[in-house]
Amino acid sequence: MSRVTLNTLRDGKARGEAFSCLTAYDATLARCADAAGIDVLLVGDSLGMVLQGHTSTLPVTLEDIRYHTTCVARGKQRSLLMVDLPFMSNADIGQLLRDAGELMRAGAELIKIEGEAWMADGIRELTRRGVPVCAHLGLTPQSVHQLGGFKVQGKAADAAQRIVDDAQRLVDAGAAVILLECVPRAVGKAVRDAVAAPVIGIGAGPDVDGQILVMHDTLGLNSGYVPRFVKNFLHGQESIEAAFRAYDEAVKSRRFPAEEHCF
Ligand SMILES: Nc1nc(=O)c2c([nH]1)NC[C@@H]1CN(c3ccc(C(=O)N[C@@H](CCC(=O)O)C(=O)O)cc3)CN21
Ligand SMILES: CC(C)C(=O)C(=O)O
Ligand SMILES: [Mg+2]
Repeated sequence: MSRVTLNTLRDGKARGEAFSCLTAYDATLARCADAAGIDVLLVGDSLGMVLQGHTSTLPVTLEDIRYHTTCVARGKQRSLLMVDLPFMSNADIGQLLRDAGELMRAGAELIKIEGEAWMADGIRELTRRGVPVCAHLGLTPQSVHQLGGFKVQGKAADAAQRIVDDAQRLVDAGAAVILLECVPRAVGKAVRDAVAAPVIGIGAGPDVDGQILVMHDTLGLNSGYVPRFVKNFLHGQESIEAAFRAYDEAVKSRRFPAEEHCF
């Protein structure tokens, strides 16, 4: 089976075919998700919450992300490997370039960065140097203390328009992919329609080009509270790989997300 590249995601968008993404942090589950047909694996800084037990992603270090990237890179074959830049790797352009370079050397194929229109310069410099970037907009968990919690973003008309404008600015600066987290369904659709780049959603409704979830959430592994956009795909399946296949099929057939998973 041929490897997933940015072109695969662009073709998906052009054809109106949704692609599937999951977080992964280790070689075994990366191999399993890859075998199940998941198109993109993300070494997310959510590892600070689901692996390390923190209440936010802020304590996660570049070394933590680098280590899990090497693990996932050894396990996967076909999937595209996207990796989160941790909190404060955007302190200045030099730090951004060095940290992204370290993650690319560890096996990353696409670097995801939280940040609004002001990240345009950093995204331009990375893109010039051959590093493809995914810009993460909407609910950006590294700003949780500024946002006052993990809350839906872009509910007011001006906030929704700002997300669309920021996505356009960042794609103009070179962002190859946009990721939208926890926004009303209409904002997901507006961004998908506004930019040529593929748009991945989590809690952004069905009208985007790809879907992503935290792997643990698809296996029903939660610590009590379950966000609205989450679904347990292990339910009724006899293995973890079958659960990942069920998720992949639900995304590609656009049966997931359903109405109850949307804001
Ligand atoms: N297990 C896990 N799943 C995730 O999706 C995830 C993480 N961890 N850690 C990093 C961030 C944090 N995320 C979160 C966490 C909570 C909500 C949440 O509770 N959302 C409310 C919205 C409430 C409101 O705006 O009023 C919801 O009802 O879904 C959303 C995203 C997404 N990411
Ligand atoms: C939830 C996804 C989008 C993420 O950024 C992460 O897992 O860290
Ligand atoms: Mg993240």
